[in-house]
Amino acid sequence: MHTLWVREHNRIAAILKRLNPHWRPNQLYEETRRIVIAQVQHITYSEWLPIIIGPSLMNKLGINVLRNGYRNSYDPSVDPRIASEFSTAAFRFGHSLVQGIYRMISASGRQSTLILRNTFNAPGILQNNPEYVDGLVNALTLQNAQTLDSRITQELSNHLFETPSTRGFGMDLMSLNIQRGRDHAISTYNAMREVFGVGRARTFLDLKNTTPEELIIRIQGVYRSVDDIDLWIGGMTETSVPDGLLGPTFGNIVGRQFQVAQNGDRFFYDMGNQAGSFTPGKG
Ligand code: HEM
Repeated sequence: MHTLWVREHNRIAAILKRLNPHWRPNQLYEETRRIVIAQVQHITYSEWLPIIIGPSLMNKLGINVLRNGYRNSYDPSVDPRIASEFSTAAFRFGHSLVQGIYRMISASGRQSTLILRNTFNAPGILQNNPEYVDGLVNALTLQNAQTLDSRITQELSNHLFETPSTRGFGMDLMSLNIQRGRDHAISTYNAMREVFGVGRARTFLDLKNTTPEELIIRIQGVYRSVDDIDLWIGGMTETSVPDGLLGPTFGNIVGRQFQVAQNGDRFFYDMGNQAGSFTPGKG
């Protein structure tokens, strides 16, 4: 992804340089950077977030993309910092989407297969194969992500950071996520249910409004109390909301983070009345 955006940066910089031959390198860089940030923000809020948390939650949070005009929601008292519950649990939902095997198609049409475990700590693959980035981007665009559910590919649950010297064994990202949540002493799943109005569960059965019964039984098999459920586990076992991929608890944690990221950022690309706001001609 980083390579993709560096290439986009260079594409825009070339256009701006043609239009503004008098600009110094620093101005060219800063103006290009601002446009690329706007592109990332626009794609994130207009195409990606609606799929992840659903348009109705976005509406409720007031973070849907405007069809025209400016957003005037900048509030200097908003704290845009990342919540631990977001980084250490909710936003890791992406681990369930990761594919284990990629069908690479290079720019010249050459096909090959990439197995995720072979890529860990192996930057040489990229260095030695000029077709690698294009092949991977094609794979990622042509191939579906895995379903968002309570499972993740074995490449991440058994073979994470595997190298030839570890002889077929790697780490388990699910366990790392659980352990990291405990290291950071983040809120429990039940506490987060209460915060976001999903309803504090008094018994395991109370999870029925969000979680399939067969998963409740499995959860009950490993936790003594409903108050012990790790946020990562509780969030990943919730059923998706009708118009999004995440369940209500993770959806709200993710939605709220993107809400403060927008309202706490006076440079957000469609924020109006700010010194750096885009003019209509640029927007
Ligand atoms: C091949 C794909 C991926 C691999 C190998 C991977 C691996 C990892 C690893 C090893 C960690 C650190 C775990 C720890 O020790 O706590 C991590 C953290 C994290 N991952 Fe992933 N991940 C992948 C894809 C994703 C995706 C698709 C998302 C979200 C859409 C995601 C979101 C996160 C987040 C939010 C963190 C915590 C970052 C932080 O707090 O600094 N990851 N990932």
